[in-house]
Amino acid sequence: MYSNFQNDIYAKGMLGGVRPAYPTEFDGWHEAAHQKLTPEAYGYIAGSAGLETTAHANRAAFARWEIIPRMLRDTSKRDTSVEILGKRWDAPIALAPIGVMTIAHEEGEVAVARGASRRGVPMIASTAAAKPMEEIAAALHDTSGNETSGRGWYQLYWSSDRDVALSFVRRAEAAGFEAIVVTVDTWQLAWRPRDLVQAFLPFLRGEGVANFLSDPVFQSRLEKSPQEDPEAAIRLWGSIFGNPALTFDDIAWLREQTSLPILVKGIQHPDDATACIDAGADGVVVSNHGGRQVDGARASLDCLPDIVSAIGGSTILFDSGVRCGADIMKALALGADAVLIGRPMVYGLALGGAEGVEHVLQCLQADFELNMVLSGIGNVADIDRTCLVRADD
Ligand SMILES: Cc1cc2nc3c(=O)[nH]c(=O)nc-3n(C[C@H](O)[C@H](O)[C@H](O)COP(=O)(O)O)c2cc1C
Ligand SMILES: CCCCCCC(=O)C(=O)O
Repeated sequence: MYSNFQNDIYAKGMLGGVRPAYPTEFDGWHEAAHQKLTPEAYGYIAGSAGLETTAHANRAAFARWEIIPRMLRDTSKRDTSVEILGKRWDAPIALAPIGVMTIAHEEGEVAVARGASRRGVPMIASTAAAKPMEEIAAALHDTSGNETSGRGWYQLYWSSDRDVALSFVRRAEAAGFEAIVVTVDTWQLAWRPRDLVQAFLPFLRGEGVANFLSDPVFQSRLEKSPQEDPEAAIRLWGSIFGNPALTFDDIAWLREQTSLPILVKGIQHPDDATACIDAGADGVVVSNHGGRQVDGARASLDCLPDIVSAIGGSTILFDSGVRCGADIMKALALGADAVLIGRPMVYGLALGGAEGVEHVLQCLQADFELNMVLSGIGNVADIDRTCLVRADD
């Protein structure tokens, strides 16, 4: 039971005088991480596009839904597990793909993988990771110590050099990643004032390009190795990173190339969701990239119900604004199969590396379970639209 964590905290405090090493909710993680991070790293992580209207809308959308707890329902047996793409997850939670995590902690994605596998939470490793995907997979699957083997998916930023994109997919298959998540909303960075004012783009100093630099197809496009001529390698990265020409036909093409499940991340319109499924995708991630791309875009939670109506039965993951157990419950009630945790995890990483990630996940798991059972629901499968009312009704 995840909620034993609550008992542990109280017991350690009351019997041993020890308080938790880190805060236990989002604002605390955010504030403490702000103190630790450089101004550039903090701006990159916390910042969003434009006036950050969409980032705020993501949170406001959660506040427009309220849970009505029901009483006197037997919740003595509880089950937080869900089945996603034929695999059982202990909780409806995975880690969102996040790039360049060495700006938050020196061990970057390797620490994230360790923290995630200790909590049994699947991790989606980003193409823009600061560590090559093979290193992340090794950390995920490392069962030394008391860690269990973790579960990983690979997030693909689809290069305009299709052979490089395909090489990433082949490497992900070989490394043991279990699904491909194609992110389609960020083939170019949006107007991000917090980064612009600090002129901060970590990729230009070689952070977040490890998957490219270590790729044999990418290397074959260079006259000299990335070690011999790092500037040329970064220039090539800049010219082929994103692919504005992608269409649904490319998803259909990818379907023919790999037997791994494919999810498309960054979907906000029901017709796009339908087109992804028609092209052979197994599901979508409803997301506006945490408000980091189109400022003024609709809150991600508000996009969810129409997409569920359009492609219900396919796998639907959700992110953008998930901060606590109640948010997880609301997204599930509106039809998501599971949620992705983004910034809360990055702040945990900044606070304490693998231990900080583990702590944040443990808090979210316990908070979710408690919220669910105290609302009178013993099983995730029973979370549905009847748990919610609109705040303005
Ligand atoms: C610092 C940072 C880096 C990100 N890098 C990636 C990435 O490499 N690939 C990707 O698909 N999404 C990336 N995202 C978006 C997340 O996967 C996710 O959609 C977003 O964080 C959800 O919003 P939230 O963190 O506000 O909940 C990034 C987000 C942040 C904050
Ligand atoms: C040049 C684009 C790199 C983007 C990678 C990280 C990301 O997705 C983000 O939101 O930042």
